[in-house]
Amino acid sequence: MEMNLDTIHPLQGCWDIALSSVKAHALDAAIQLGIFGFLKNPTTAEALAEFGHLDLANTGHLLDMLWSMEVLTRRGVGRSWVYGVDPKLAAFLVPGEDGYCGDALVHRLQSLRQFGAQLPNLLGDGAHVPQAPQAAGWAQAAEVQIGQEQGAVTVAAALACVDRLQGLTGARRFLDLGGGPGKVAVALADAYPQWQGMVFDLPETAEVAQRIIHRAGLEQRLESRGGDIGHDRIGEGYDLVWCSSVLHFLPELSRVITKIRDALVPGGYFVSVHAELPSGREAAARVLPYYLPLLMRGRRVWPQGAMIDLMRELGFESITSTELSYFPLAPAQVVIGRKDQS
Ligand SMILES: C[S@@+](CC[C@H](N)C(=O)[O-])C[C@H]1O[C@@H](n2cnc3c(N)ncnc32)[C@H](O)[C@@H]1O
Repeated sequence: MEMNLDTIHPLQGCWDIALSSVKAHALDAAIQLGIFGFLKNPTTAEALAEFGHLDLANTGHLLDMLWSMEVLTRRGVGRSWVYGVDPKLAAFLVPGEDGYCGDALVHRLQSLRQFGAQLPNLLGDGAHVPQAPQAAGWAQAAEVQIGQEQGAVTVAAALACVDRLQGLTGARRFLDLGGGPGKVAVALADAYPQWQGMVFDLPETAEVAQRIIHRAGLEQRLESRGGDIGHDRIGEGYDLVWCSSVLHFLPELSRVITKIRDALVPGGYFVSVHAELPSGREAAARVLPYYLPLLMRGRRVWPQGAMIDLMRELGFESITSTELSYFPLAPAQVVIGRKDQS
């Protein structure tokens, strides 16, 4: 092989992958040590080390690492570096800010690490048989990480998607199916003052949503119902069913989508936001790191286009499918269909 000094070794990609775990640990440590809260007002490694009783030299090294990762800013003041939280991330990383997502990030970092430890086992005897929904786990997730990610990401994405739907003026009824803590439903009710809605989720999670609806003062227009999408009634007469990141967890997709269709009024919209497995490598590289853990634990992620085919088969019309980059962790697909008018 001909080599110049800037030739990149074929193994560099693999080394980069190995090194990215150091970045993950640095981010995890920074959140758990409360570093972003302290750096809300930019300051030096010395001040942070003194405040947190940390080793000064290693605090400096960690801050430089976070700066190199574009999580912190760094500027020279006299003979010292002053570090601050990168302005585009401050709303999400500084505790107390509206979009704070630190606990969700720590949860993501830890659960991905846990998956890594389980991966060899999942290829052998531990290969997963789909489980019944773990209700307590979902309720806990709704309280913290799903709630934070809805506030920081999903709500804005949902409002942008719903804004594209034609003809939903006036009094309308919507269902947020598998809505978790219900912040999407709350945002829709705020944005469309004539709409009434329901959050449907497993009973313990529906209680979390009920508390959030109560806190938002929207009990007159929003309700929360507990049940299992697979077995229980989800109501009827909806102009819109919004369902994001839920279908992966349900068996018998065709039965669930039939149920959704039957719950819609003629011409009503079904919006599903879910991941699809792209056929191209570049797109797969963005989707698979997040969805491999789900796939290997027996959840479902469909090949690109499969949801459109199924919705068409089940009588939906005017179906569109658009990639949504603004979504937690990895791009999702927004597939929209209308129940036929007859
Ligand atoms: C990944 S979360 C998505 C939450 C929300 N839709 C969002 O996008 O932020 C999946 C949700 O589906 C709910 N879920 C899973 N299986 C369910 C079932 N069989 N019946 C009702 N809800 C279910 C979970 O409780 C959880 O709130």
